[in-house]
Amino acid sequence: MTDPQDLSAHTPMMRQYLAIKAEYPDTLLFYRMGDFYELFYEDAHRAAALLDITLTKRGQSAGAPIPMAGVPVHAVESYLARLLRQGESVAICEQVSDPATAKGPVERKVVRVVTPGTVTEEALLDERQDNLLVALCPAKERTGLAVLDLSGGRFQVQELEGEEALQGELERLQPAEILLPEGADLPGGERPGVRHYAPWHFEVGAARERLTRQFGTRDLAGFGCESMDRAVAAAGALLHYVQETQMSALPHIDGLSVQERGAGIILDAATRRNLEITTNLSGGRENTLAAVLDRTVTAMGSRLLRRWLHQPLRDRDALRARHQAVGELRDRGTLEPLRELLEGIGDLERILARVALGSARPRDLATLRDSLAQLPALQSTLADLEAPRLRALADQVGRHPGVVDLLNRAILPQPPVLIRDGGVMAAGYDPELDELRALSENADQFLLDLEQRERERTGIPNLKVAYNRVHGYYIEISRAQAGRAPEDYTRRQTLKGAERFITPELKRFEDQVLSARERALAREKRLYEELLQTLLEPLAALRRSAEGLAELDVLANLAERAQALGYTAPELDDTPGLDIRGGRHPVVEQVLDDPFVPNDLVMDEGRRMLVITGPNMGGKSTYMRQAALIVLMAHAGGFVPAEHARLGPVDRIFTRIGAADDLASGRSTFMVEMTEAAAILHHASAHSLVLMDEIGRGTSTFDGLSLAWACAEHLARHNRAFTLFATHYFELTALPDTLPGIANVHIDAVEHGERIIFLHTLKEGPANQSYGLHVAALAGVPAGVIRRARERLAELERQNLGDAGDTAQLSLFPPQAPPATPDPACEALREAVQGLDPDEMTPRQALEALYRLRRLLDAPDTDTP
Ligand SMILES: Nc1ncnc2c1ncn2[C@@H]1O[C@H](COP(=O)(O)OP(=O)(O)OP(=O)(O)O)[C@@H](O)[C@H]1O
Repeated sequence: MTDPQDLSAHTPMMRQYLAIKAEYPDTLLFYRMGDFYELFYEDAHRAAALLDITLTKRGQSAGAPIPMAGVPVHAVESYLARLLRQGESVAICEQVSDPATAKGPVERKVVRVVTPGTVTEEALLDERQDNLLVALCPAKERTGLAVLDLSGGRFQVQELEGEEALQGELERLQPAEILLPEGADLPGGERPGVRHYAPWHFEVGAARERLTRQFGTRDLAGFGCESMDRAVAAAGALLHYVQETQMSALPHIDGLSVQERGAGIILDAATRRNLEITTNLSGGRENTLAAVLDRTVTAMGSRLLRRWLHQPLRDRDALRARHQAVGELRDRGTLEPLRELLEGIGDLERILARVALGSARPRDLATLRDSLAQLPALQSTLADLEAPRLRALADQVGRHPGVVDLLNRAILPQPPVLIRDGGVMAAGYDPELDELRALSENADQFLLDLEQRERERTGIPNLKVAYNRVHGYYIEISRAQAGRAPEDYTRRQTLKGAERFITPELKRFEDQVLSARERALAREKRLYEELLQTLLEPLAALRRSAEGLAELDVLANLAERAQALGYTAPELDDTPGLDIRGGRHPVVEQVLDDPFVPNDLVMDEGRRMLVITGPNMGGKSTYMRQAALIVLMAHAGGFVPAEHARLGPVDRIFTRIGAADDLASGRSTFMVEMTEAAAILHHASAHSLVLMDEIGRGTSTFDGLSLAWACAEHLARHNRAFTLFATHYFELTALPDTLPGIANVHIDAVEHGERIIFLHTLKEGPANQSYGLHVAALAGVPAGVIRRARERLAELERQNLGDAGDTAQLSLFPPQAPPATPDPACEALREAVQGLDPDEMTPRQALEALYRLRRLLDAPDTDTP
């Protein structure tokens, strides 16, 4: 058997394949063969599994069959989309020489590498979601992070301290692809789309040079990241990767910005998930904040809104400017006409990125032209508006008459998708093209004339002049008349009932027409490329215009939502605390069949923590999340679902809500709960908003209650954060008696016979019942079990009353001395064990002692040693 590593043993084509494949070891290689892209060897196995396509064999090479899988060229995009979604990259290898003239295998070359984080093709992108590439440069204390939105031209860097901060950013960005130096692990476990890249690409000196060369600057000082070595290293590696995969210039990547973590309200990864901002807890997009708030009419606007929601600002002035703009748009009757005009605007941001990359298609340019043509009308709609932010945006959007005029002259009203077959450039744009086109278009008349003349000359009335792809132009005469063909007719083809001829005149004409067609197509392609080049000049201004349009769309959208859903403008001031009157949960109120019950939330210096009790299903979680969502919406620039909301400064929002096993990282429910709690206790400040939902319920009652108590105390004493603390441990309602700044509230419900009616209203003071059994009955727990539980509850309550006094709820600790009072059984047991001296005991005595201890456990009061 031949060694498969030995290239010389392979067929010439396989030698070519293996040589190209060696340059793309981690990337699937789509090797063009006629109408198919084919994959061989290991790639074939992988593609067959990932795409569920047939794995076959293609002859032999080096003495062994070649495993092969293939996809048709015309359907390649749908296969690429599926591979990208699974985090795979694909190198597209095309035939670059003409198969007809090639000796040996046709020359082939990789013309582009499609990777999840760098795709820009319209068909391969989700239009409502940013597609991001992230590079991480981990170091001991700080991790450098660079992120690029290639189809939007946004390039940002930051340095993050600690794993929690990094996780939070990754959760926000949801990158399609992550680059890491070889040997480094991704914190939080592997995920699709992670690519290890040679460590020298992350070398800071080289990175600096690569970046300054790209931006055409002397250094990076202007971007504010001169001293951020980790971030610069990550950005350099990222740029190198993009240059390598795109194989084209990147004129729209003309700078980067530094992301300051403290500039926005910080949300950690768990909080982003728990608040269901853009993704719900089951991973879908329904019933999320974005689903309720997104009625944007442009794809750019939709993506920007998502960015805003994930990046609430702290800059009060910027926020007030947004609120003012939203208010004016809502109140001035401009909303509808403005939104109608915006509807006619295409995805300019991505189109302009494709212009920059030289891959824009004719339809892209037509959309660009038609969108820009709306701008004058848009400007007049905006003309009367006064909000400073709207005025600034109107300026930023501009009109771009020059570009509209150029595109009007250059491109046909409805060009085909691709430039490949021509028919894109408009008549009158280029005289040479017009002339070449006239040559081929006049052909029809020439042929009619020729036919007429030949009929007369030969006297054959059914003589025809026609064309087919294989034989070109010909004169056809029926078999019966063929003998009458003149001397200058040369036979081209014999059919059953007819003969086909060519004449020198027709041949001359054919050469002229065919070459005119070819020349016209070549000319058209050249003109198209030149047009793309010309558009690079106004590119930066056009990109700013697109950005402005996206923001207008988002503000108009927020105004529309405010109007449709009855939201009000939040008031932001510097007095610590929250004062929300008639607040609602933006998502729950939409999905509920019954009317939503609005509730107030008042927190200030003297009321920093609310202990929330009430029945299961009463609405505690809803109440807490609505507080966080109202804060978030206000700081994204929108109006809020409340009658009135005054919000003091907020630096972070923390949530410890729900309990989902983090199976991916092998952590139990309780472990996840405690990790999140630990992060809150370490990082929450006096300006943070903390939601704690049933902390401690993942472990035994005693542990849970003690932990819940201690966490609440710590938050109230040390963090002094604004905290909503929902709990089933009724003992915690004693907290306000022990510490200042804590108040009890409860969600009301009434018992009606055997049933419970949830009122969902928030009241001051602790709840007086837990209603757990009612809710269990509602949930369909069998009546016998509920009965037994009721009996058992009564017994426990009796015992408990005997021990601890007057609380109606089963109490584990006497209220005043919470975690300290131990179980009497434990106490007795401890004393008994302390009294034993194992060295002095015979085996029999030891056994007796053991029995005594066992009895003690069963009845501590009756058997004291
Ligand atoms: N303010 C409200 N107005 C109307 N319905 C509400 C309100 N708040 C909650 N609900 C309804 O009650 C249901 C339960 O709410 P939620 O999950 O917040 O209760 P909970 O007290 O946290 O329950 P548990 O303790 O079991 O987690 C919600 O799904 C919603 O249908």
